Amino acid sequence: MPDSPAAAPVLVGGAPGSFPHSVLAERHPAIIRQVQDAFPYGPDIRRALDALLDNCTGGTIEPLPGDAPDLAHWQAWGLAEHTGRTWFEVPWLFAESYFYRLLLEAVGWFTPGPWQGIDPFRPSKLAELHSAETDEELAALDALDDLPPDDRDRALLHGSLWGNRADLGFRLSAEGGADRHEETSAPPLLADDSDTLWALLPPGGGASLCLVADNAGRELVPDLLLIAHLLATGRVTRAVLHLKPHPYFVSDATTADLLDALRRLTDAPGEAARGHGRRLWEALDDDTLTVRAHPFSAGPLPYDAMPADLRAEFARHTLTVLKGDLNYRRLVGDRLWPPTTPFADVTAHFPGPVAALRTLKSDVITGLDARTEAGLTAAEGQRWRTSGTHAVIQVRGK
Ligand SMILES: O=P(O)(O)OC[C@@]1(O)O[C@H](CO)[C@@H](O)[C@@H]1O
Repeated sequence: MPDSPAAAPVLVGGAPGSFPHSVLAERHPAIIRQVQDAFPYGPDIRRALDALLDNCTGGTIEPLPGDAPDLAHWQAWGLAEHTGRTWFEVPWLFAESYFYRLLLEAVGWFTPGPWQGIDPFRPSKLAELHSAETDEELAALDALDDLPPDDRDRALLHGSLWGNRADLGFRLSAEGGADRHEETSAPPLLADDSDTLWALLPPGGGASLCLVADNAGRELVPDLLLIAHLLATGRVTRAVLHLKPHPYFVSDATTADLLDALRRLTDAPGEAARGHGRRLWEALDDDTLTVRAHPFSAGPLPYDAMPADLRAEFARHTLTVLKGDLNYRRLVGDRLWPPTTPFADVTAHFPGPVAALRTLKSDVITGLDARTEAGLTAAEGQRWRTSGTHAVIQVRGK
């Protein structure tokens, strides 16, 4: 049984030359330096960041302070079991999540005082949100009004999908990969179950949608436009948007980022974007659109380990859409599956219909057909897995 779910190893960052290793050994130190350059923190925070810089490459996993507000969560998520091991020995997902948790500790995010609640990634998020590219994308929305309904649906779905390519952490070490279009024998979209997605959300069907967001800025804006469009066309009557409870993976969206994105929409160049912004504002006000920030959303475990309350919540929706690479990793278990492993098998644990809208930025992939995989590998070696130039729309409808 070559595609048996039990056969795939969990990703760990131990092998030099591997993508997970480069994230731990190169990307994390680069992120600390970026944060140090972004704020005039003063000596105490600067020292704490220097200590994390030393620890995250050469040290071992250390416990959280005894008064950390989320200590109980991290204990439940296996912190004690990993304490004392190197960052390169523990599951990659754990190492990355805990790195961001310790980064927030170092900059005083959780500590009562002047730096509490100051997002270390906010300057880069705002720069992206207010870029000329975002203006162009928002102005271009007006032209969608002239398209037939199916084409408009498709344009907004693809806007949300490809918005995932704009990921600030990824750009730090992607050799320009996220903005580069590679010529390969395979189309950019490697799997496309969008027919199943639309069938789950027929106009007038009273569907309830849960969208688990990924990045702020140029990803969250098209995610919001998709939600606004689905509400406006009656494909969805209620929507829930899951955000992160605190800054995470550099560009992941928090409630503060949602508010920035909404203001960007209501002040946008282009009538269509402004209209969507106003309607989203009203939908939040009257609870047609609800926002959630569950602690598990910034936790270090795959979704098959989600707590009962979150499981019950996802089960209530007609469809849950998970955005981005990290949510995909958490959905299918952060394992190195054979790429032809059926998506439906590895997502069978998820409570209810689930869709992944994801550009490929890590080694994890499932649900490809053998010809697609062979074509990609012949053209690019294994680069297609991490270059951010390919995407999937994968849906398990039942
Ligand atoms: O979830 P996102 O924003 O699409 O991607 C997150 C990401 O950039 O971070 C990880 C490396 O740190 C990779 O799994 C992935 O490429």
